[in-house]
Amino acid sequence: MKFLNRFNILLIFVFIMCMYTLFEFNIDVVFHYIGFKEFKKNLGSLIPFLRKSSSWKKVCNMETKPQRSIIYVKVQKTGSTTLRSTLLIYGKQYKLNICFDSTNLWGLNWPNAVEELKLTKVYNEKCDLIADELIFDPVIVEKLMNKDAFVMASVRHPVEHFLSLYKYSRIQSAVERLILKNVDLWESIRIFFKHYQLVRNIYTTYRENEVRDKYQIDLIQPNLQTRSLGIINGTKAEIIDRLDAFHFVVVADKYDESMVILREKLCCTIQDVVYRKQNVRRSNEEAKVQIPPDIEKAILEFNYADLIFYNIANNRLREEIEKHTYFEQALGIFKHELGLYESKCTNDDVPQTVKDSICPPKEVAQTGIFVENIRAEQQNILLSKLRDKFNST
Ligand SMILES: Nc1ncnc2c1ncn2[C@@H]1O[C@H](COP(=O)(O)OS(=O)(=O)O)[C@@H](OP(=O)(O)O)[C@H]1O
Repeated sequence: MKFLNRFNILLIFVFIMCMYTLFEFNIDVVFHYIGFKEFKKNLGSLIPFLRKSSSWKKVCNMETKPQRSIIYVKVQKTGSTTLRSTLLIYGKQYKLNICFDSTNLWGLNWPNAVEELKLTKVYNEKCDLIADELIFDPVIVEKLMNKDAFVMASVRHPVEHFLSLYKYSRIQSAVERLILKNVDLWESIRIFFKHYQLVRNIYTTYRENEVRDKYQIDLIQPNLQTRSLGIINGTKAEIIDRLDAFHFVVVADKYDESMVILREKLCCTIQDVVYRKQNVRRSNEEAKVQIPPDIEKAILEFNYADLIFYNIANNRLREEIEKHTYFEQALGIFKHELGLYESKCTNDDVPQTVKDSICPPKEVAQTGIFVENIRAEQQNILLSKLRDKFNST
């Protein structure tokens, strides 16, 4: 007991204080991410040096309430099905007023301008969440969204984006319909760029029973990503100007990194932004295949405005990551949570009803059904709201 004299106790106390000062942030991060905010608050009132640290505020301003009004401009082929599912689960969880675009052209709504009358909403009531394929116009934020809406979009490298879209839109089979013979992927892309208008016209030769292909003509346009943002000329100045209307742009090839930053911007929990990768069509082997340089060049020229947009959004994300003092830790914790979420979605002990409401299916054929179920639920809510309004007038 000689060891526990007053001096040694003081030394131990100073040592603990130093350790806390050194690892202060990590403790905060851990408490926040594992959802022990309340526990920490109570502990903080008992132990003064565990009070909310200022360093935490730099990462997520805890004085700010979680964001409950979001508009996501769903940009085709940028991981947008995955992101939309995450946002819809978030919307359901916090009972947000979700407004869906009710025009459903075989899931190919792009490039329709958003119209109030085509949204599932009560006249004169604002939306808390829109996450559909729409051409963005800042006016709709003012007009349709509840106040202080968080405006976001997603972007993908133009080459990856083009190849994903090319496969989805079955342009290769349109090319083959034109030239009356089968060619490989790269040759078909060369013919596509050389005879762009003829290939577009091929879509008008599809008959009604092939209608899904007919609508795909609208996807075969240059700069699809910037067009979704409502960018017309695609100059750098115009892109920067439009990007100023956005609070955040998710970069598909840095999806996890984007989710870490997004979580902090929305000030929500990590469980609110975990995801299951959906709508994957290209296999890993296909993704690793070397793209012929002439094709890469042609794709980038075809999508020059999208390349500018991608570079700016990517740089902005990089800057956010760089100014984040504890990014690696936050990313590690996020990935850990992703694993927990995935095992919950695949665990036989978790009731199917729970899985159906929080786990979007990974299979391409099932991805639409998940959204349709949420849409149907929201339509029922809307219907009863409309009837209540009718009965009260
Ligand atoms: N989390 C995440 N991170 C990165 N990439 C992802 C993610 N989720 C989906 N994907 C890839 O995005 C492609 C599908 O995009 P969308 O869902 O936007 O397509 S769609 O417009 O709704 O049809 C599709 O690309 P391809 O497989 O190359 O076609 C998916 O693999």
